[in-house]
Amino acid sequence: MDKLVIANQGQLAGTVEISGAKNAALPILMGSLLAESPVKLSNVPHLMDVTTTLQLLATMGVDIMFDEELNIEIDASEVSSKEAPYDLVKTMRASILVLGPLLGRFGEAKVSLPGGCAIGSRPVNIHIEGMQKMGAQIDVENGYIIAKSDGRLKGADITMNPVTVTGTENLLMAAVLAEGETILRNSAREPEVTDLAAFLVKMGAKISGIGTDTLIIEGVDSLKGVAYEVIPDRIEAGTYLAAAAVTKSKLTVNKVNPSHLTAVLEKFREAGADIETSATSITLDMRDRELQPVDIVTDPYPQFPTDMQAQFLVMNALADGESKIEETIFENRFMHVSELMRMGADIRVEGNTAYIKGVKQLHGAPVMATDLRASASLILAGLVADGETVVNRVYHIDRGYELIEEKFHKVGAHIQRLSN
Ligand SMILES: CC(=O)N[C@H]1[C@@H](OP(=O)(O)OP(=O)(O)OC[C@H]2O[C@@H](n3ccc(=O)[nH]c3=O)[C@H](O)[C@@H]2O)O[C@H](CO)[C@@H](O)[C@@H]1O
Ligand SMILES: C=C(OP(=O)(O)O)C(=O)O
Repeated sequence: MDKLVIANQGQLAGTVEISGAKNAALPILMGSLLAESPVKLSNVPHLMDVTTTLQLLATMGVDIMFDEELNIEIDASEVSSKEAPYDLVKTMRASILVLGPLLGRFGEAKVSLPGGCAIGSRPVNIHIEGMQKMGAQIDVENGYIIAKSDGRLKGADITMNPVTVTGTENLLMAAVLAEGETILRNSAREPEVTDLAAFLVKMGAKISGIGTDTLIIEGVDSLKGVAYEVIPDRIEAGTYLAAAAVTKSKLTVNKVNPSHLTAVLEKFREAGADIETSATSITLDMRDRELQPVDIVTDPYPQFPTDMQAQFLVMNALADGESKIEETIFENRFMHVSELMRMGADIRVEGNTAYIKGVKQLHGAPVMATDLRASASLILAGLVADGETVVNRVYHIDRGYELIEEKFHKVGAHIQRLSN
């Protein structure tokens, strides 16, 4: 399994081009199953999770083509299998997002239950209960969700609790072809949910309340293929800005939508960074400044995202003072803490809160990546630790960060991949 070796190269400088958002591309790729003619997608990041999704679509008989700019054309006019097998689902939880489109368009789906994961139990009960409310019969047999409906799904009034991103996306995709009106209350408002909704509307879906917590969907008979560009990855952008913060550098992230990062930019400012934005870029300047500790509570959008928690934890580990980070979304998302402590961080976790005392210096060590953002946080720590940091199990990083070594290299950080 690959490892990343990170050496402290001092300050970073320059511009990082941000890729398309993983968490928007995945539901949009799955949403292509709803279209009766080909969909053309641009700004899809080249990531392991995207490869897995394309493999999943291919096993269903969907035709997939790439043009010279690596835009993806997906033709789901013929779908031969309505099954998502365990071998593909186990590597990526977002595979559950085929359930809504398959059930909505074909009235049947067999999808492996996603397995356990390093950040919490992550049940899918809200996805299942919502579809049952729309008239689907759902059984769980031998680890598979087996869903059927007699004819079209029926519109329903559904309240999701707690707020769920993929739950909202799955039910939205089930509802667009259902008979009558569906109301999705307490919907997630993440930009990635909004991007999926905009894609579905372009395909002919009737959705109102986009961007709010109440989505109202009037089912239509069919959807057509369209060309669509995926939004930029706000979490990738935030991760590079955090790299600039910990290395006390000035860095620009380009091809981003700063409005998607409002809560995060506020916390960067509180941490002492100077932030400037244009319509499509953000520059963070931390040169000659001391990192200040910032208290954080993760919450659904538009509040501070759980996917930026691990990166801010590293900033706090190096800040001048004490702070606390409360994780309210996932019950087990502090796996990076023990690894950071092995690098010299002073952190205590009690329940869902991490109490952090800033230290002057972290020390390089062999560490283990346990999930995607935990891996990112270990790389950030490695950029400022003395000596060499070796991050093991980097496949998590490849699920979510496109060309991470190249992008860091361009701004002056040396990250070497070792394959064994
Ligand atoms: C592919 C993708 O977009 N992944 C993102 C998505 O994950 P994902 O969509 O899996 O996360 P959810 O928003 O569903 O999870 C939020 C909370 O709801 C709970 N829950 C969820 C569904 C359900 O049926 N029952 C239930 O209890 C979860 O256990 C969790 O505690 O949103 C998370 C929260 O912003 C992000 O960290 C992930 O990066
Ligand atoms: C948790 C994440 O992804 P996933 O939901 O795909 O595991 C993430 O992107 O940080």
